[in-house]
Amino acid sequence: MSGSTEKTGFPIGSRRSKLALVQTELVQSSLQALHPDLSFPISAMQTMGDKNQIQSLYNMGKSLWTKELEVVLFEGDVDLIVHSLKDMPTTLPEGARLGAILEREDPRDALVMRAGSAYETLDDLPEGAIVGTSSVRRTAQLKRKYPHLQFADVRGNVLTRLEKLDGTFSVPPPSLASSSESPIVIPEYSCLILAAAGLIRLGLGGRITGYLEAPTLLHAVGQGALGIEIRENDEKTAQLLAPLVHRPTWLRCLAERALMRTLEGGCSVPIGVQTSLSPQNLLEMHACVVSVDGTEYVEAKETMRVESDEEAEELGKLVAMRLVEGGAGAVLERINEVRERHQD
Ligand SMILES: NCc1[nH]cc(CCC(=O)O)c1CC(=O)O
Repeated sequence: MSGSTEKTGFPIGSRRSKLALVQTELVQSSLQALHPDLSFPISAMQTMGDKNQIQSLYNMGKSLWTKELEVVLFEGDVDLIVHSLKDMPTTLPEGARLGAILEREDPRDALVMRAGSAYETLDDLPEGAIVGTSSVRRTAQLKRKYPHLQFADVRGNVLTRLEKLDGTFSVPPPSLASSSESPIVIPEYSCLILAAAGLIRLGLGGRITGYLEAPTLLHAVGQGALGIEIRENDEKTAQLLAPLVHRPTWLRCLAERALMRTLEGGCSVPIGVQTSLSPQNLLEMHACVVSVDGTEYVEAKETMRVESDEEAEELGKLVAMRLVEGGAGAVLERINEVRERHQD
């Protein structure tokens, strides 16, 4: 190109939810501090996943959260997309890559009791109490330990879910609801299970009643980390992002994503994981696969010395192999059959 002016604007694509915007603003301000002469305007979009609140999340691929944003990335309207890494498919479309993974927030799942509740832990809840979560991973693992509790879907973004929990979520008055439809019934949730990271980033850490972790509940692959997607060949943006990469988080998350990719190719199935990286580069991974009803459970734990991306991915593949040896293949196959039957 003959133009003498170098590109100075690097638009960032984001989903439109409050959490997505908070996370995108975090990346924006870090980039702005690193590169004061450049600008990073935010371009927010509603995605299919945000619009489709009806179909069970269980049956939808993860690309629902990312596809529309990838279109604008490939068209050059934005140069980077900020995602919750957890919502990114483990295999990105051709022409896209992970440009950075930022330092992880607390990756654990959190218990949030209804406001004013006298209960403090899941163990305190009486028989039949309703736990709100739409995640099969959470439901399957918790059913195993708490067979006397009920699990009910709760949809919407984090703020909407909290309103549904506390009973302040407003439903349309009968005059607006179509008469042919049955009335909307909102279950009386005793508590929710949400990612701690989302609550903390929204400034709602105060709502966390307790944290759940192994052996009760292993978190989702990539939970708590932000992933930045860029065009495969965009070296310029990759360079701008390089200082944001948090190496320990990067290695842990590459391992977690390799685990998931090896086991099933990217959809939301009940795979739980927990990783830690020691200062001596010993990467430990604990992972599980659970049947949807919580009755079948396979787990594995491995540690490897990890210096490179490839070695981190090797650990993920090794743990996946151990899980399959332990019978995870059959559990996942049955889950996939159910999903196909439900998909239309
Ligand atoms: N699928 C929704 C989603 N995607 C990312 C987060 C929270 C932030 C994170 O895990 O990084 C959440 C909400 C939740 O699971 O409670």
